[in-house]
Amino acid sequence: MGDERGGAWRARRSAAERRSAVRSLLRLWPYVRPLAPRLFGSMAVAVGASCMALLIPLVLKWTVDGPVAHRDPGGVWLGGGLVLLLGLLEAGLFGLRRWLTARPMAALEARMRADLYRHLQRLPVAFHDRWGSGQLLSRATGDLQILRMFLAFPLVFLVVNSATILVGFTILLTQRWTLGLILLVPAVPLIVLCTYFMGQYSLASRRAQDQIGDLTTLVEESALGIRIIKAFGRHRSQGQAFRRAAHALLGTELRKARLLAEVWLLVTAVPDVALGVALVIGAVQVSDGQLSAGTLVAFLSTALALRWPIESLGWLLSMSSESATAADRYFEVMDTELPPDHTAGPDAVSRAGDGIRFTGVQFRYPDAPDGTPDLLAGLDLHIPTGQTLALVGATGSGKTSLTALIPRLYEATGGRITLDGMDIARLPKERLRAMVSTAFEEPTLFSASVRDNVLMGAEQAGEADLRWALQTAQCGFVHELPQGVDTQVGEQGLSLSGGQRQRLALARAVVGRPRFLVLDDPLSALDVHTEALVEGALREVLATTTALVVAHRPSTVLLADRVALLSGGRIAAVGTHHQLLAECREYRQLMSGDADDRSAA
Ligand SMILES: Nc1ncnc2c1ncn2[C@@H]1O[C@H](COP(=O)(O)OP(=O)(O)OP(=O)(O)O)[C@@H](O)[C@H]1O
Repeated sequence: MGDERGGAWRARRSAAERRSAVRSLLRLWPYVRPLAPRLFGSMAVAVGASCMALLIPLVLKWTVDGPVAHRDPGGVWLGGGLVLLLGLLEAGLFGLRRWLTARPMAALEARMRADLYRHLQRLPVAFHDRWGSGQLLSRATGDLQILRMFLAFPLVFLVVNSATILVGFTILLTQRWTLGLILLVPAVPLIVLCTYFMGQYSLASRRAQDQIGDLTTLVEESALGIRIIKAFGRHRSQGQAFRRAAHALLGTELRKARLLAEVWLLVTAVPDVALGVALVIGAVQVSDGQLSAGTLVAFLSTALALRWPIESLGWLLSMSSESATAADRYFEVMDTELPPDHTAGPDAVSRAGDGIRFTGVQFRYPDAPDGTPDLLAGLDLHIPTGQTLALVGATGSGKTSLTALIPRLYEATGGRITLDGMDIARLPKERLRAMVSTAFEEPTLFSASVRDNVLMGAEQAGEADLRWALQTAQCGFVHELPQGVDTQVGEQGLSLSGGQRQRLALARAVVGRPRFLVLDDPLSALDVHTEALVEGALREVLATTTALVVAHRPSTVLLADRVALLSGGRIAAVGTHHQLLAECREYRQLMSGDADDRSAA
């Protein structure tokens, strides 16, 4: 992925790094709110389960100081039975907690993913130009999985373990406050050190999650570009690029592991040292007769029961930090505002018969370098209803960009484009795109059947339209495919030839018999014989619609009533093919060779 492309999300990332983890996680509240009763219920159940565990030492104390001291076997059995009952209750409550959260959390993940997908679909093409696909893919998969797991497990246990620690220390202090304090005092430096480590961990986890996104982009590009890689023997350089990215990720993951190990060492070693000191002092007190053996057993059992809640804090905090990063990455996409989609206003009144009209249209790509001139600089062009206009221009003159403005894949930066008098900027996009159909230079097919790929072109189209569109685009080859029109064409239609894909894309563009048709060099991949057949059928379609056809070859130009030459961001000349050949030197140069022969004929 290019550096400029990554710049946008990296800038957002540094902003996110400054945001607090709690604030990032609180943004999940709208999604969590409907599940709040279950979530809080599961927390309460888990706190109950942990309290059962904390009651066990108290039963032990009663058993040691009572029945054991007084040699009462019945009392010992009762104590043992109580411990067993508390253990069973604890296990049952933890099972209930899992049941309460598992399904709703999976539903929450699905809802967040659906929202992200919907938003990505509505974001403009300019957004997708800027973001690496792997960055979006990793947000839609890995990050959402991290968030689900956080809500189902670390969040609950952060609350439960904090409550357990609070209750546990209260019990410890009430049993023997001096010994309790020995355990409590190290908590202060522990909290300070953990906060520092968590800050560092949060930065590392953000870096790791972004690097996963970069790596995903690389893998995706390698899979899609496998033919180029093989044809040019670029395995080694691609492999090196992959290893570099994987190595960078490995480095970040190792740093995370180091930080986690340091936190783990602190939260394990410091309480253990304190426990050792308390044990020695407690044992001395028991031998001096200042403390009962039962109280020391209960004290130590309670302290040991608190070991896991304390030790797990480091791990839970690290998962929370990763989840805060995942939330930031999710909302970076969700916060990207959609361009306004106006409803029909006074300008959207139809003036039937006006066709397609460009008035003073200006355009530059949002990421065009400063100081470069506008790609389209005050362009005027009119295609009356029912006519076909061929757009010709040198490579890079902006033909494709101009066609992308009509369905508003990009927004013009100045001027007006009207369809039958309706300003497209004031038309709801859904209505606009029902009026305009497009076939792009690079035909994209989806992993679906031929039928679905073609019918995607129009919502209302049926079987008869499908047959007609396939016939018009000379797609007879589909009937020879194993399942005819129901054959799956595979990812990006790679199982078909370039010319077959182009014809299917053309069928998709015409299937809805659109009022306005925009075709970007639609016959470039066809052989001369097939091209002649498609042209013949296409003429009939073009006669019933208003069309703009980008043309590189005279044969395509001859489909049109008139030709416009795009040069220097404006329409430099308009006329018939023969007029322009006679009058316009630039056009003659563009159409040289074959064109001269045809015009002469
Ligand atoms: N998404 C984009 N972001 C920024 N610049 C772009 C983008 N797409 C195209 N450009 C630039 O805009 C210019 C015009 O590109 P465009 O594809 O419209 O030309 P074209 O006339 O259709 O060329 P061709 O005949 O080769 O298809 C080129 O200089 C190109 O680099």
